[in-house]
Amino acid sequence: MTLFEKPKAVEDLNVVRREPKNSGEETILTARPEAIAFTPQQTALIVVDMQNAYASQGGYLDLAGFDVSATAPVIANIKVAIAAARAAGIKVIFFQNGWDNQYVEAGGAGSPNFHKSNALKTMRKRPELMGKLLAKGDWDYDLVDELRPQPGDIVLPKPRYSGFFNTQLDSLLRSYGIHHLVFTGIATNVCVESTLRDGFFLEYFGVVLEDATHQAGPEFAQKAAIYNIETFFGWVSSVRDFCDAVGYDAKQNAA
Ligand SMILES: C/C(=C/NC(N)=O)C(=O)O
Repeated sequence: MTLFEKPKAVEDLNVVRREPKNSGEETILTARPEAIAFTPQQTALIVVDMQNAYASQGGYLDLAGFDVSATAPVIANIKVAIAAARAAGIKVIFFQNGWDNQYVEAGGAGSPNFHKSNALKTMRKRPELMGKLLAKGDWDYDLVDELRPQPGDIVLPKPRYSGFFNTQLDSLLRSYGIHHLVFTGIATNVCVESTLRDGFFLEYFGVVLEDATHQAGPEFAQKAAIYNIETFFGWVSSVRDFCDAVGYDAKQNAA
């Protein structure tokens, strides 16, 4: 559709559709500011950094002074979204943020990451934690027990906030013909937003399931990230609406 063409049907008015359309069966996800049409085969569910570091007491965010007391319902909601995605044939991609246990991959003082990462700062203050926070092979780096990848899922390590930076994400998505990304994970205002924004610049349609995300920092950080995504970079929906869109009955499957 060109800028000057009118949508063909009234129901098209508030539904965003990527063009050219795909051949697969389309489903409509209720979202803000508009509903968005997608085909499961061209969609990935992205699970951002659901590691003990970000979601568990005693993990990096907790030790750095961020509140992680409300992450349990987020984990439960992500579990439902993953089950719904798998049942619908939507590719599930897990990210794990971190570095080798010598932190060579974190970059030295020539990298802003060295100066801004609260994990690295916390370890400089508490040297007994060196080799533990966000270090590959340690509990902190591991995905939480409740969210386990299954055969067919993709697990990608990432060394910076954006999942597109120095990872295989873009090439994998293109190889599968995927252009719609549904986001879950922690933290909404850091790695989720960074990845969704970079995806926008690479022409991916990003939707965040807000009840499957949690911020690092005060509640206003969650609100601001959601506002930014809804207003400038993508769409905002919920796990329930995602399940409805793909025809997944979360209650029946929980029983
Ligand atoms: C604060 C922080 C966020 N990471 C993320 N996964 O959003 C960090 O990694 O230091």
